[in-house]
Amino acid sequence: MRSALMLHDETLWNRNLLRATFLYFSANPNPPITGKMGSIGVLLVAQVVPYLEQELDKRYKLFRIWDYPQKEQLLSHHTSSIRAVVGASGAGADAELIEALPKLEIVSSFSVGVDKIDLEKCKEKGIRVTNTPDVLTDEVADLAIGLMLALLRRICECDRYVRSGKWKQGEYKLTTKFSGKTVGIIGLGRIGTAIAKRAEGFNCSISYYSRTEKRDSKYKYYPSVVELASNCNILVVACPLTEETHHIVNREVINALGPKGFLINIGRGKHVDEQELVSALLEGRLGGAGIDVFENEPYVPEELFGLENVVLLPHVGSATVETRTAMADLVLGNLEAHFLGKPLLTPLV
Ligand SMILES: O=CC(=O)O
Repeated sequence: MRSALMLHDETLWNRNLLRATFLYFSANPNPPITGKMGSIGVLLVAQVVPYLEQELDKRYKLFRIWDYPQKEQLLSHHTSSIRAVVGASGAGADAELIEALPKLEIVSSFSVGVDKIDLEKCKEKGIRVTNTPDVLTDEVADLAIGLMLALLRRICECDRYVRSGKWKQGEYKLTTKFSGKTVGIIGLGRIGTAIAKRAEGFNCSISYYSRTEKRDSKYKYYPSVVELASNCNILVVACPLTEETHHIVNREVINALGPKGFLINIGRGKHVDEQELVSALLEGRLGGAGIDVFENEPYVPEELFGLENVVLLPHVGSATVETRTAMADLVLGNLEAHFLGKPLLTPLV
């Protein structure tokens, strides 16, 4: 028979265990999955924030694609254990990779854009796809407004003017007012709408183009991008990249925007015909451009470097500590939900 003292000790021990578990889970809202999950192979195909890489490494059997310069080496040894691919805006899962991974169940992207994932192939093979919507909407919309202000008010150029000592030789030239301008948005989804709301705060009038008119939107709809460009001061690209939207900003659109018009691209480089953009800027057929994304990142047409009327950013739309951490948690949450047989947090396919 167990003594009362033993029972007391046991209760105390259980209580301490409970307390320790509670403290551990409060400190680690996303604790690593151990045991069975740890044997699941996850292939990381893009550079992500260190936090995400470390967590993936703790929870799963992580393969980093750059550790296998010979792809065959990775594929011939590990295809049977890889059940998930984690990508980002620059690299995802094309048909070739999907075909090479017979046990692939899920592609989870550390990005909202999924243009580097063969969605059709995933659908066909029953592979789930997740991305990171919503958590980055504010960040990207903030940056779009930042680009508009920087471009029209020449903030970066003014900064260079001060640093180079040119101010001592005279005032900087006058710039262009942003408040009250007409902003035309290509794609009135989550990010497009967030940009519109912010621009309204600057008394801008908003118009948009999308495949179909949004009946519940108060903004003016144009059924073609050329019409939108002809009727706005600032044209913003905020739609997903698909075959249909590839080079949606072409020579005709740029000419419609004209020498007093400004282009802002926070979508994808391939939305804009970059050669046409460069020629238009060099020839003075476009007023200016604020660009966060390029056709062949990280390579940027060098002709742009000498121009005053461009603001060039290195694809940083969602790049803050807060937002990238939230995106990482979504990737981890989606993988965990999938492997525990629970509903995905942000399912796309
Ligand atoms: O470009 C960034 C993203 O798609 O999240």
